[in-house]
Amino acid sequence: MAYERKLAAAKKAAFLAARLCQTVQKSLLSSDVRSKSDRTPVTIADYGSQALVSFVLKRELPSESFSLVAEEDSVDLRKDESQEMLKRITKLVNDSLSSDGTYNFSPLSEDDVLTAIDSGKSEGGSHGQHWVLDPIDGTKGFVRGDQYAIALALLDEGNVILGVLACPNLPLPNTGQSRQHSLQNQVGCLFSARVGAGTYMEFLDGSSPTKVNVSTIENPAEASFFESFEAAHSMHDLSGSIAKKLGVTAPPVRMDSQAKYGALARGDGAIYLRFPHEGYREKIWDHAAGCIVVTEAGGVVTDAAGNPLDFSNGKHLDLEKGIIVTSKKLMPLLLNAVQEALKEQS
Ligand SMILES: Nc1ncnc2c1ncn2[C@@H]1O[C@H](COP(=O)(O)OS(=O)(=O)O)[C@@H](OP(=O)(O)O)[C@H]1O
Ligand SMILES: [Mg+2]
Ligand SMILES: [Mg+2]
Ligand SMILES: [Mg+2]
Repeated sequence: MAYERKLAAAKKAAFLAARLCQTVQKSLLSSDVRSKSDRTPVTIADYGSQALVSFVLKRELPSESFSLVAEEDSVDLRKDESQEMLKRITKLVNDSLSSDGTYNFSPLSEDDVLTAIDSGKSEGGSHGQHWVLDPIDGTKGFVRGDQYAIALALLDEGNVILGVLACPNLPLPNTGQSRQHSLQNQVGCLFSARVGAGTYMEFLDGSSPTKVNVSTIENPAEASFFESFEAAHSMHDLSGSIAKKLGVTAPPVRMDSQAKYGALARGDGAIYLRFPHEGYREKIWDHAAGCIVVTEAGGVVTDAAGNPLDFSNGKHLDLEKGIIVTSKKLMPLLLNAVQEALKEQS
């Protein structure tokens, strides 16, 4: 079936990258974290995850032309002071591939790893197919020991046609399946979605995928809503006033990364509000996988004016004000509340 093989490759890549990130998060050293020129953090796991995903996609889909739009590049890693860090990343990638055992490969050199990272330099756009990768979304959450996600999607002619979100710290839902597996209180979920085929969730430690759907609540007062953990990433006062208009009484659920999209896709909460501060331009890798995971689970993702997100314009998303996510049922009410709140704010 269309795109099935590509989805399987994306899942394999995200599984391996999630394992690498889990290993690093357990014993993260301060020397493993650097600050980029935009003053956001990057770690050995961001680089390792990007190199690994690039390696796995090429191995799994050898006969296909390969275009990858990814967050990280190798510029800082090529500097003299980064050579120790590069060695650590190279070892991480080789160890991940060896312990998986699927591939016959000669160990990657440091140059191979730099090349793999730089294969994510594509600009995307409205023609052809492009993989879109955030090797660790929510790096601040990753460093804090909280939520983060490996987010991988595929664009075809500018549309997101499949997506995978690995969320290594997201608790398993308290459902029959987790009880059966005696997995209560455990963490690690992977969401996958293909256009027209629904959204599935499985556990990173192994389980069969089960179909998930967004919340069916009809009264917004009963909804709980997600927003960024970091106040610098989203205006918490604005989302608070929107929630008040909807009669929401539950406190906001603040979570890093696209794990918010995954949690919403399985009905943990009904609304996700994201309003970056003036001047910030959203990147496609921060939303592509999350967007299809939610829409295939029956949700809607738009900007604050109600327009669908447009992934066909290169690395950036050009949108009105912010991003709002909820069920089809609640979207008209949410959109009204958002527009009223924005009018009052201006
Ligand atoms: N100033 C500002 N405003 C809005 N968004 C920003 C900003 N700076 C960074 N980012 C991007 O936010 C990505 C993480 O989003 P989150 O929703 O996880 O944020 S939060 O950590 O929960 O606050 C984060 O993704 P990663 O860099 O992959 O972690 C950034 O791309
Ligand atoms: Mg980043
Ligand atoms: Mg990100
Ligand atoms: Mg990232």
